[in-house]
Amino acid sequence: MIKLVFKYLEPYNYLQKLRGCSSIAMALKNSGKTLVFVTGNVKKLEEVNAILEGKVKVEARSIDLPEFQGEPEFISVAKCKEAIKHIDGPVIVEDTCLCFNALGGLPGPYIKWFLKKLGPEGLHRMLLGWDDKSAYALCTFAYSSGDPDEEIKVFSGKTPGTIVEPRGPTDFGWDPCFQPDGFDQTYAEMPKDIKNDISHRGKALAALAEYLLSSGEAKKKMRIEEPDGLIEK
Ligand SMILES: O=P(O)(O)OP(=O)(O)OP(=O)(O)OC[C@H]1O[C@@H](n2cnc3c(O)ncnc32)[C@H](O)[C@@H]1O
Ligand SMILES: [Mg+2]
Repeated sequence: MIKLVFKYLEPYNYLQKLRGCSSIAMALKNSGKTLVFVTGNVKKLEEVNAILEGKVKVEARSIDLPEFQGEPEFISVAKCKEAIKHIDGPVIVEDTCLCFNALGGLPGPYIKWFLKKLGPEGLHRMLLGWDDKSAYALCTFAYSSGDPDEEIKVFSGKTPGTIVEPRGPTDFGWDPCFQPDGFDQTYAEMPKDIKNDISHRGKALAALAEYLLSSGEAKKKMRIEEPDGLIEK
């Protein structure tokens, strides 16, 4: 059974939440296991490394996982089940959606194909006939301890915003046409550390890091540093 851990955290709290997570790195190091992030997307990897830097050491494996269809949690779990066939030990994968409210949440998980065919300019044009330009970015991580019999955990982060005429560098996906609420810059225009602080990905990773620190199940798998010293399980 899949347990959904769904966290929407308030802006600016994410890096705060991650502070003190260096014991995760310690736990993974001591367990002899490295957390492997399976993705074919180097820009995702850059952000994951920047967000978790100094807290969790992530090893990347570039495997082109199948693009599943369905709801975000289903897709991430399906990706994770595929990933653990290739990796021995703890694994994370993630799937990213860009959802237009006027379109009932589409393109959602199909954003990769819409982006490929239309580019950020075309995504903006999709909403020209609609008054409602609001959207949200949704990132869903799935974590497996590596044991196929254990349940896969899901951690989500959501950032609301508006679809705008593209502005800023075009090196990462739909960043130029997504302006998060409360900012006058698009994801592409803002400094990376600000994006990572408020982003769908930053929020989902904060929830994942919190789980790794607090979960009894994760602790069973690893040695976690406690106030009274290292506890070996
Ligand atoms: O191997 P995986 O991890 O699946 O990498 P992917 O590139 O296939 O990624 P997805 O299946 O999650 O598809 C999401 C699409 O959205 C893009 N994307 C993901 N995160 C983004 C972000 O933070 N900003 C802009 N574009 C993003 C990404 O480049 C894809 O085109
Ligand atoms: Mg993909």
